[in-house]
Amino acid sequence: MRRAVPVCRLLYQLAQQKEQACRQISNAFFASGAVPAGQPALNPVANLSFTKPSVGGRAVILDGRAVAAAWERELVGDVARLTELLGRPPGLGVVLVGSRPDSMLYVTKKQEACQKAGMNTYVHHLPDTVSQSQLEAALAHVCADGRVDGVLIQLPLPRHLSEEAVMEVLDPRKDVDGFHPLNMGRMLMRGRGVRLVPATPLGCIELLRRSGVDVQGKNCVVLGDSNIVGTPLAAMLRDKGAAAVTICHRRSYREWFEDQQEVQRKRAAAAVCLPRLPGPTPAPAPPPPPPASPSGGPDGGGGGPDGGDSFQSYQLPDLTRSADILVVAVGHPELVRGDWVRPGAVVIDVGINVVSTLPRSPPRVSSSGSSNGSGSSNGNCSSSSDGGGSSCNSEGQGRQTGECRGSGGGGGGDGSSSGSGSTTISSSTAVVSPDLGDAESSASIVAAATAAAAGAGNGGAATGDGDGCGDGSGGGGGSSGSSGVAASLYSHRNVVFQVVGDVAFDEVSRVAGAITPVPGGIGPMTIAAVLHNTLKAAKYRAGLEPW
Ligand SMILES: Nc1nc2c(c(=O)[nH]1)N[C@@H](CN(C=O)c1ccc(C(=O)N[C@@H](CCC(=O)O)C(=O)O)cc1)CN2
Repeated sequence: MRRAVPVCRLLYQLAQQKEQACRQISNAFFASGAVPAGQPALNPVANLSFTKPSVGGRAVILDGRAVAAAWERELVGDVARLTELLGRPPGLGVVLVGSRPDSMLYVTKKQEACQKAGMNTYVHHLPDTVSQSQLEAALAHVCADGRVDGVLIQLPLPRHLSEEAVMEVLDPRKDVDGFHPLNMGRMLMRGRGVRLVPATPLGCIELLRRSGVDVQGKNCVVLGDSNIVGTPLAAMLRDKGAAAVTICHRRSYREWFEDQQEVQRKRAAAAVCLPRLPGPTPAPAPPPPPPASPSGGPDGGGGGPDGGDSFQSYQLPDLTRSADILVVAVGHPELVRGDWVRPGAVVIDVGINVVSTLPRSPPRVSSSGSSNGSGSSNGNCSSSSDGGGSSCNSEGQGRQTGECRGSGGGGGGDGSSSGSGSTTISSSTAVVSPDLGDAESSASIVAAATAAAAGAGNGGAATGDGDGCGDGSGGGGGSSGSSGVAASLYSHRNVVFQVVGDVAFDEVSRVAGAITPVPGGIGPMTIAAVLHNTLKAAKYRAGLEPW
């Protein structure tokens, strides 16, 4: 195998030259705005001023589905060449523990994309009762499989398993998620030779690049400090030449998930004793509470009940408003509102949340009301008093029932948390559902929801067949705001659900210069990035690229 490498390399180089010529022709057919490396951007986003709202008051849509499809088509040539050289298709090994419907869906998406590109997948599905040592043995077995070039462990793992320990078992050369400490370390430290990097951040960077958004010299704010997205993405933006990258600690945004009256109290109290960033004057405040002891571990840990008092989380909208490029990966539906965003900014929404369209959604407080109590700074509307979501920009979606109120001044909504049926299913995925009774588990809702959303997103019927999740009907007549990119409304057992991001799309798309939709933004780019990384791993293995 080793002696064949120089011949392989020669053949590979020849094939690459041929491929380059083909690509020039085929690019003409890819009407997605995708830009191969080294070529100038075709997309109008390249002309964004980062200071003005987009022409006509609507953001340019960064169409992740189209760009990912073009990226995957580009990979087909590499797959064919590698198949010829290796004498077998490149292979992706996946370890899936348990039967979370969302994880199963994402694994299926990876399988389908691999198959479409001509790659093999080997899925090892383990029960959620598997022990740590059994999991590690299974992973070692997959890593040792000669047909497998890239390996990933679908996350999250059940609570009793250590993600950290299992990552150590990975062969770093096959680590297509870039989660092994060697790959992560090389990426986080300067000048250590980046190898395999996490798929979702890579998808974000590729979407920016292929859409013609230049990171160089920009002020970037990453809302979300996870190991999967926020932390690696911040390093990647730094390496792309961002002037500054701010990672917002989870305590700065988790407080915004909580009871809004309590948030108001803390924010007002904190405003008395802490300096503020430039911005509107805070409302008069009650006396400050006793100082809070620092809480939460080194990784954030979420903080204690009073952790927010000393954390200046009330300044979060000021921070996000400072961004030329804002990435949001927090796992909370529509946290970021129109007035959290600087006019003309590029907004990347990594969140995937399934919400009910019944009036049981969590209470919404626009930053105009809650961050400073002084009203809307840019004419956006505050939330409806029934807590039913965003307000003015309703375009036929039943959920957006609010009324337009010009003045904030008081927190909006009724301050109560809907609570019932709300389930967080991963760091960046949440389900907010009505109470459907005992018979309906949140997992089955997610299954129907995500399957239906996937079907809707592909412009057709839902794919919710054979998953034991009721009718799974979906796809019907939804819209993703104004994007026109992907439908996102679907129904399940007479309840209408919608997939939304961490960004209030309708509001923010009136302010931002460019925005990713959900669905149809970063999700598909993540899948394409896994394929890209698998081919990279195959090239390392074959000696076609230096490790
Ligand atoms: N080992 C890993 N686990 C997880 C990762 C990861 O990168 N590596 N990321 C997420 C899940 N994920 C990929 O694994 C993923 C999430 C969402 C999508 C996607 O295409 N979403 C669609 C819409 C939602 C849907 O159809 O359900 C979209 O945004 O258009 C792909 C991959 C956590 N785990």
